[in-house]
Amino acid sequence: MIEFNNVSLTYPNGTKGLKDINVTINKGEFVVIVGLSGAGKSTFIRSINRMVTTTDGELRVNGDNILPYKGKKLRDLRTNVGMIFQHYNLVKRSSVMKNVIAGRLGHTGTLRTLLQLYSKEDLSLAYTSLQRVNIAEKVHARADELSGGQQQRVSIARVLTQEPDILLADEPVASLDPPTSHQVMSYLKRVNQEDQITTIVNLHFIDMAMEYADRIIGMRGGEVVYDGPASDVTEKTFEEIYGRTIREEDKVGGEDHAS
Ligand SMILES: Nc1ncnc2c1ncn2[C@@H]1O[C@H](COP(=O)(O)OP(=O)(O)OP(=O)(O)O)[C@@H](O)[C@H]1O
Repeated sequence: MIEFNNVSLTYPNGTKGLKDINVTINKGEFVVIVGLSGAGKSTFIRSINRMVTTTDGELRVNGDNILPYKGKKLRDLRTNVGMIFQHYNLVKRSSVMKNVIAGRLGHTGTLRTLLQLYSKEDLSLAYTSLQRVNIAEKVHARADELSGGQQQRVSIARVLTQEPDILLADEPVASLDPPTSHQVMSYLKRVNQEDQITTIVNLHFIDMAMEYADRIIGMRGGEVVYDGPASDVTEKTFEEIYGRTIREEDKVGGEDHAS
């Protein structure tokens, strides 16, 4: 469970990234965060694994206030909270297997990691994770030989190998074409349902948000301006979240635009 209690974040230059957020996200939910550029979506997501540190209020992950975390506690948090990025963040010159087994870093001792002494169980988990996103045949390929969609699937396999409770995805499909975006979102949704991993995704496109989310949180100017089931959301809701009328380019994630 993730609990934001009166959470705010002011960046060192005075910009308010988050303003008095009160949100609880329960285990196993699939939440999509929407809002225009600069609304605070990345700041919200990145506060949960302390890539940014909130400046007011209390932020609890599985009951524990994470704001004072340092050292081992912080490393354990980041093992428990996996992250997927827009640009995949793979080590490009390394093999797919090396990238995916890196998901075990938080579980394996430093010396074993340095010597690359992974257990049979870890290697098997990495391979099974690749199979789950249907890319095991690329296990020996170099990461930079893969397409964007394939690289994002490898990054999902890396997170699965990490065995987290929570998965954060910051614009995971922003660099992909619509059909590939749907494929990546479908894998995220399947993993969420099969493993009950709480999943929080930032998305730009309305159609995509409505298709995959259980719950939509709308942000504007660092505030949560909408929070409800995806089934209740209409185009009008998006207009309220965005504070303007919907444009064609806000919707381009849909199948209609696949060709
Ligand atoms: N490191 C930083 N220092 C100062 N201001 C920042 C920093 N990072 C983000 N901001 C500001 O905080 C606000 C929220 O940014 P954030 O990146 O969370 O928005 P976003 O909704 O994810 O937008 P985008 O989709 O463009 O990334 C914006 O005004 C942004 O300019």
